[in-house]
Amino acid sequence: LGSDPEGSWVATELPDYYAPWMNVAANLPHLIEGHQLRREMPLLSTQYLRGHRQLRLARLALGFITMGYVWQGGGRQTILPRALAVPYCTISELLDLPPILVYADCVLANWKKRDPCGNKPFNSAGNLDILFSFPGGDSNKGFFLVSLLVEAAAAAGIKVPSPNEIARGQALRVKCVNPGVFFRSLRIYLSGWKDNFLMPEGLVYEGVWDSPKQFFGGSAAQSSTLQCFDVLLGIQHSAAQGFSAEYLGCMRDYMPAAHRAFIQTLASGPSLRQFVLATGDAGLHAAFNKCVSALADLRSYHIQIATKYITIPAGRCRAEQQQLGGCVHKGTSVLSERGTGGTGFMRFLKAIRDTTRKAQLTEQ
Ligand SMILES: N#Cc1ccc(NC(=O)NCc2cnc3scc(C#CC4CC4)n23)cc1
Repeated sequence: LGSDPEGSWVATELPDYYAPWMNVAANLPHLIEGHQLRREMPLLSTQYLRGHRQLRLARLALGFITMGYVWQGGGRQTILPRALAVPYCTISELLDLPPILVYADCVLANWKKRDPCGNKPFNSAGNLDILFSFPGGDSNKGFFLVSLLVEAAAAAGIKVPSPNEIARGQALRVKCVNPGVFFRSLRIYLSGWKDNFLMPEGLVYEGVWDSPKQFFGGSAAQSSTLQCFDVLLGIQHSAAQGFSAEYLGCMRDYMPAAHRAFIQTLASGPSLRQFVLATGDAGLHAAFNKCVSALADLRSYHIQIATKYITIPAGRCRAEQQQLGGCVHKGTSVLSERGTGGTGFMRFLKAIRDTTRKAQLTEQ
């Protein structure tokens, strides 16, 4: 278990019985690039998994293997073999999460401290590493760890940060993620099989369900932290173009059950917004608007990132393929189906940012 002063946050090991899962997940880039990720895998029982953390780690390993198996080599497998499907769906049901890789897997559970016994803070530069990767080298580490460090910094906003935590937040080192690698590799492996023209029926989970099932791919909209802030500040996203408000609501089913319940509790509790308005206190009013403004800035930054990592590489990809006279290869991921050059995904991000901006309390 990843040991740390606050107790072990994540499991980093499973009982040896699960070595077949852990070995395949740990060697995924090599197995995919060597076309060696095959159906053969022993059907293991989930009965030897102990506790929430081991269930999350097992789900993380099976999630990476599932995405790697489905999207290996640029193609797609539409049937998930029972040796993966049965344990993956069993564990997913126990955790009340869908049987597809989600943000809470590849960001929140996919890390370990390089120096587990030391007292270096959680996010001290260079002390973190990821557990599993897709093809794409260090861009995996940059992408997943930057997202994790954003979560760690934002978490301080949900509980009263100590001065030390604020100081630590500055240690957030932005790691390099290659836009081309992100667009051509990482993004593909995070793709889902709902609203995806490459898998119009969805995925058959062999030995679990008779018919194929559809699930959304990974997205930052699955970050419970971000949705917490929206709810806390009373920011309600209407049916934004390209995505519906239901998409954001649906993403709560892709969050850990405890996070989902916390957001629901915030949403059904007294309105902070109404409280601040009722006090008529100028200082509170200004502080509330400062929070709304910071969230809008984060949304704007996300748009800049999506432009750099999806819109621009997608434009280059289209130009290259048109030069080659080939058909334009549309992205396969939820990120790309709506994130390819001003399409629904960008409109969605802009609508979300604009709704956030409008949530400022107007002058009294
Ligand atoms: N499953 C899953 C899962 C889904 C999303 C995330 N995180 C995330 O999008 N963070 C933003 C980010 C931080 N650094 C970098 S480089 C490229 C990006 C990007 C992007 C999208 C296109 C907007 N980013 C993590 C896991």
